[in-house]
Amino acid sequence: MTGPLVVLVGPMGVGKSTVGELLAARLGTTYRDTDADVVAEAGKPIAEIFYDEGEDHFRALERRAVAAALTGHAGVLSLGGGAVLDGATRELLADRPVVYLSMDVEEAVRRVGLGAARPLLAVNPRRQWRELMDARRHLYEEVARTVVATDENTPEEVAQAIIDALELPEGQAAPGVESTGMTQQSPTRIQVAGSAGSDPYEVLVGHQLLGELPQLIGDRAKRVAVLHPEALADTGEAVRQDLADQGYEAIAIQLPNAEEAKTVEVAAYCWKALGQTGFTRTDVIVGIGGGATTDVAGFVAASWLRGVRWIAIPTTVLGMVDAAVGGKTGINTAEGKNLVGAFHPPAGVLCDLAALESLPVHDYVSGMAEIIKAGFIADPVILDLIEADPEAARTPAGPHTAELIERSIRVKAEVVSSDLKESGLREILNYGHTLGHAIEKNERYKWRHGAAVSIGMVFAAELGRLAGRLDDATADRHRTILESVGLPLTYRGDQWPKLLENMKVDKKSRGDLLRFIVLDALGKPTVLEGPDPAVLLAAYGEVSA
Ligand SMILES: NC(=O)c1ccc[n+]([C@@H]2O[C@H](COP(=O)([O-])OP(=O)(O)OC[C@H]3O[C@@H](n4cnc5c(N)ncnc54)[C@H](O)[C@@H]3O)[C@@H](O)[C@H]2O)c1
Ligand SMILES: O=C(O)C(=O)C[C@@H](O)[C@H](O)[C@H](O)COP(=O)(O)O
Repeated sequence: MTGPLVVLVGPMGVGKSTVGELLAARLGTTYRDTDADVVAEAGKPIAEIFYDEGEDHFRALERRAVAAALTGHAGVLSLGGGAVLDGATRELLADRPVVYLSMDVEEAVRRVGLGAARPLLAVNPRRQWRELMDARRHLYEEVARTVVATDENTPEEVAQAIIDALELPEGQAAPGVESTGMTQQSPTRIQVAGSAGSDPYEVLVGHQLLGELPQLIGDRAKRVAVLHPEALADTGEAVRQDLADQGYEAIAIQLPNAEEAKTVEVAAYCWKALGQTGFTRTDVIVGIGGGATTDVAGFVAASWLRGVRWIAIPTTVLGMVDAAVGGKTGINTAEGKNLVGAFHPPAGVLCDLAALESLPVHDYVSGMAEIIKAGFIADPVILDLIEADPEAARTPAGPHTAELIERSIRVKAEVVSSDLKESGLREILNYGHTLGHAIEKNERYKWRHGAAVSIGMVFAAELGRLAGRLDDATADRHRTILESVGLPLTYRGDQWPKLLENMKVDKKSRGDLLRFIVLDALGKPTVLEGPDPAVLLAAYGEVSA
């Protein structure tokens, strides 16, 4: 029978790709992964396939990918963690050189860590892992010719064990292929300096960062409150359970999703929960979720006992690149967006990129607006990276995801490091937000923030152009790039009087003076004060539908 020399099965995080690539190099052959084949065929990440079409559809795609690889691939093949759940896929594996890579519970929890993309492990990872393996172990064993335990072994040792067990002939090592090791790459650490009397802190970007949490919480805390949105109930509970396992008195407080969390009623509910738990000044709040959640978590932390420490674990693009960094916390009121709040920086920010895999595409794209904002105001390389492949930039699987996120965080970190309280420079981060927030209020906070900011940036670009500051090419570039990732460019023409009224309570306004951030050129933001009402109207005409 022709086909792969080795087929690797086993749970998520066991190291199938690390071992598979290493093994392929040792055998002088190539490595293939059916998850990657499925993603390539569907044109979207696995989490989105599950979300849009359901698990049955995913398993059917996976079965086809396995069948194709078993006949068309002669090297090392690895299958997704759940492939063996499908009976027809198991039948395809009969008489194949299948190796089951196993690991024990503690190792699994350590390696897999926090991943909203791995919802099966979200609630109490240890217990869930045990249940998951109880359900799957016999299926792995049913298809496997041999079992190789990975727990105590390096990838090299695991590869050697497979070579020995299957008596595989070692070939010419493929040039340039080296083991990446089983351990995850260390996270990128971006420093935010202390400013206006606040402490410095770090923003970590990477994978499996939950292990950093206890150190950030510190040993002075007795109680920890984990604030999470309804959509991340499992993840919030998993974090709470992990903290409880480590001896903290940990409570979870579930908030509504999105902007519905940013109300005084929700803040009051949190204060009540903290009061009833006996939360003191040494205790710590953890906000895990999108920007709406971290805005509320930070605000509750700023207001409880006039300020307790808090840690942000952003799980959206927008949260990572913007909301969780910089210490602007707050809630909305009927009169306007973020009108009540405080500057209260977190003690640390953990951006676990795995969380983005479960983010619906429209929320992912909303975050692109703030990334593009960072590109226009400070780092044009961001724009180049997106323009090179806008479609890929819309997904966490894109080749530049981590770089786009890190570059945007660096822009924000640099600004807030020197002007926490927005006494000058920080206003540039508000590019596109004057009209954006007015639209959000007009839509009763039902719109996604990034969508409103997108229109706001096109408006600001037109304002800059009409004020004789911005060149045509840069102004036009706003439309092209925002549209290319799927963000809106226009809003209802008849709404101008209401929007103008809404903009008067923008935090950059001074008395009756409206102030806007515009560009003098790419990467050169500036303040435009009190523009002529006719110019404002003309700029709005350019974004009117
Ligand atoms: N403080 C700041 O400096 C700052 C900066 C920018 C934006 N913001 C604020 O951030 C908010 C927007 O944040 P956002 O875009 O993150 O939206 P969001 O917080 O409303 O989240 C969007 C939706 O995704 C869900 N969600 C979050 N993470 C998920 C995940 N990993 N998988 C699946 N679903 C997930 C949420 O529950 C919500 O329903 C606005 O209120 C905006 O004003 C604040
Ligand atoms: O951090 C800042 O400063 C910003 O302006 C970032 C904005 O992207 C963000 O939406 C912020 O919440 C807006 O603040 P606001 O003061 O205009 O409410």
